[in-house]
Formats: sequence, structure tokens, C-alpha cells
Amino acid sequence: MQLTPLHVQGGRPLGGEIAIQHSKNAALPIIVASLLSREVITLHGIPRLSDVYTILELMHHLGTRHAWVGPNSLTLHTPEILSTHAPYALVSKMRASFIVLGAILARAGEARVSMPGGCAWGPRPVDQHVKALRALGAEVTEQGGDFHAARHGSLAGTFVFELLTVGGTHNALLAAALGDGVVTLENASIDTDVVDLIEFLNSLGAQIEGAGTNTLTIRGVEALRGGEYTVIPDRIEAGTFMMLAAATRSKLTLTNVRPDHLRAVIAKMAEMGVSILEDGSRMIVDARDRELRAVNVTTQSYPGFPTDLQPQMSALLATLPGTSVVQDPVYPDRLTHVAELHRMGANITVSGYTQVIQGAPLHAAPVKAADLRAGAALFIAGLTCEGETIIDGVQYLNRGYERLAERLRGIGAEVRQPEPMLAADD
Ligand SMILES: CC(=O)N[C@H]1[C@@H](OP(=O)(O)OP(=O)(O)OC[C@H]2O[C@@H](n3ccc(=O)[nH]c3=O)[C@H](O)[C@@H]2O)O[C@H](CO)[C@@H](O)[C@@H]1O
Ligand SMILES: C=C(OP(=O)(O)O)C(=O)O
Repeated sequence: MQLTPLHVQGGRPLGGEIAIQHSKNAALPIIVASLLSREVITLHGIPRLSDVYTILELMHHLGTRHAWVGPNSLTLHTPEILSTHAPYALVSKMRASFIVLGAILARAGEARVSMPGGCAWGPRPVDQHVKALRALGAEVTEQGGDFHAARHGSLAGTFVFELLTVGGTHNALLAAALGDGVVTLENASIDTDVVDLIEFLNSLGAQIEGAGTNTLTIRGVEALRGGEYTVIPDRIEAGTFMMLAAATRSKLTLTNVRPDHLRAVIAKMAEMGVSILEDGSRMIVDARDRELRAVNVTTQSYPGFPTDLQPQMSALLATLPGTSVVQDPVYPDRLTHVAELHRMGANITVSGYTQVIQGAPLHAAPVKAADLRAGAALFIAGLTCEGETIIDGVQYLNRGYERLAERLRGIGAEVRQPEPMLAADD
């Protein structure tokens, strides 16, 4: 669906309180993990995002029936797997859908899943997902853009990931959770989204040890029961609003945050000169009347500085006096924000995965988001400029930020979108 662009009028400070949504990237695998149980699962803290509606559409095709039972609460029930095939039309819309491979394999013994889509700034291989499943005893073949996985008996054995992968760890965990084998995953991701998935699975009776460490031991169980779980707060959304506060020289109070999930981001913002006060699950970010300094940033897997905040940080640094160097070795091609920020007067030169940013005030311009976090970079940049910045590509923002225009208005931003940002599916 073609959505109307977002119009933002910036150049003045924002203020007040904003409730951070629960995590998109934790919610999606947890929704998928509900496929492992025959019983009813109730989830709280599910953000109303287009990615959530997309995964629910895919799950419906596989046999899950869902109902919204509150603004952000959902019941999921998969008494039977009705199809073991996740087709291209549904999987190509988003990256996270690829982990249905492990989940259907565990529950039904075989699965066919199309190669994933998602935010496509460059290659996003799934070789580690496939190698892990093969090493644990599954047969995985590729044909016509689909992966077919089958197991004869339970998965068992050890796999050492060649690099840290969040999705690869999710897929292997889901594949190994049912059965009677013991699986060890070495060099597994310690990302908050992996820990949340493990805590959810264990709350249903799974036996997974080592959450938050690089070695996970999964003892397969015969079945998972139903249950109720609340997803963690979204650290990427929190980081986005921290950067918005800094770029607009505002004071914002963020609620529903886990500062312990944001250590690298908090440290960078403090180095820049932003005042950050932690108060339990609230965080007060104050950049009023401050001389902010340019800083250098390099992305890393968790607990390092997240690649999902690199474009937003680049936009912020493009407005600060001084020279910053931003490097994103996690996703070297994640640079679609750069040409659009150039349209707003940013001085950014790119060499490989390195951006050298010479800060200067930006000006309003029509721009287009080509992926989710590039879109976030653009609304941050737009809110620093006087005049109207018109941001096209709103469908990407809808993937990751719930009721964005309304919530930005709640902190005093002048934002309008002629039509609603997202139609609910219920
Ligand atoms: C839905 C979701 O949760 N998406 C997040 C998840 O994506 P996703 O799980 O896809 O990202 P990964 O953690 O797997 O990717 C990390 C790095 O490993 C590489 N790699 C990954 C798998 C593989 O089989 N082979 C391989 O080479 C990737 O190219 C990348 O360089 O983590 C990324 C890194 O924090 C975030 O940017 C995404 O927002
Ligand atoms: C890139 C993201 O998501 P995905 O991996 O689904 O494309 C993101 O959340 O920033």
C-alpha cells in the first residue's frame, strides 16, 4: 500500500515524556516460538507494527489462530501445523520470518521456507542458520529460492557459530527445543533478544541453559506447555529517542526502558556531552543548553553499539560541530541514509563501511527512507531543521515504530501525516 509521506517541521526543542514500546526484535521470534506449543500462549508487550502483522499473517498460514486481547496483548494458539511451507510472498517481506524454519522443523519434522527479505541495504546471508541445522543432524537442501529442512529423530550435537548471529542463534534454539537430544551452541549470540527468547521458551518448560553467555545447552523436551509472557522494552526505539533528544537539544523522559540494555549507547551519549539520568525503568535525557561534542562510533554485536542505531547516530552527528567517524562493520552496506542526509545539507563522505561526518546545521528537504532505521535517521534530521521535511517511504517506519506521528506529537513535535500510519488487522 502506498502511504502518504510524513511531514515534519523542526527547529525547536521537544519536551515531556514518551513511553517506549516493547521490543520488535524480541517480539517477533517469541511470536514464532509459540509454534512449538499446542497450547494457548498469551503475550504482552507486542508492539502494533506492520512487521508484527506480517508475521501473524505467516503464522495464520502455518496454522496459528491469534486474537488481540488488549492494546498490546495477543493470544496465539497452534493446535496443529496446517502447512510446513512458508511461501515467498509472506517470507520475503521481512527478515525475522526465516526463523520459522527452525520452529516448523522442531514441531513438524520438516519445513520449507523461502529465502528471507527484510530491510535490504545489502547482502544478509543465512549460511550460519543452515550450517547449524546441518551440524545438528537436519538435512537441509536449497531449491528454487526455498530451503527445505528435514530431521529423522531429534537434533543433537555441537555447533560452533563462525560469527555472532542473532537470527542464526534463534533458528538453532527453536529447532533444538523439542525432542530428546542434547544440543550445544558455541559462540552463540548474547543479544537481549536471544535472552528474551530463551526466557520465554524456558517459561513454557524448555530446558535451555546459558542465556546471556556464548555457550547454550539445550536439552530437548517432549512438548512445551502454554503460558503468558511479557516482551522486554525496545532498546533500539529507546536509543532512537535518546538521539532525537540530543539532536533537537531537548529534555525527554523515556519510560519503559532497560538502561542495562543500553550501556554502550548511554556511554557514547555521555561522551558527547548529553546528561542521562537513570531512575529505574525511566531515563531522563537532557541536551538543553549544552555544547555537544562530535564522537567516533563503531558498531558491534551486543553489548556493543548496535548497528540498528548507526543511521540515527549518523544523523545526530551530522548536526554537531566537529568531525566524527562512524563505522558499521556489522552491516558494511547500511548506508541508505547518507544520500538522503546529503539532500539536507549533511557533509558525509563514505569509504567502505566508514562515514566521515563533518557536522553542520541541516536544512529541510523532501527525502525518502529506503529502510527502517534510515527512516528514523531522517525524522531525527528533519526535526532539527526549520521548514518542512517531507519523508517518503513511511511503510519502513511502520515496520518498527508504533504510532510514530502521534507519539512524536506527544513530545511537542510538529508532525503530520494526512492519513493514518497503519491500519490495524483486527
Ligand atoms: C529481526 C531482527 O532481529 N533483526 C536484527 C538481527 O538481524 P539478523 O539476525 O538477521 O542479524 P545477525 O545477527 O544474524 O547478523 C550479524 C552479522 O552476521 C552476518 N551473518 C548472519 C547470519 C549468517 O548466517 N551469516 C552471516 O554472515 C550478517 O551479515 C551480519 O554481518 O540482528 C541484526 C544485528 O544486530 C539487527 O541489525 C537486526 O535488526
Ligand atoms: C533491520 C531491522 O530489522 P530486520 O532485520 O527485520 O530487517 C531493524 O530492526 O533495524
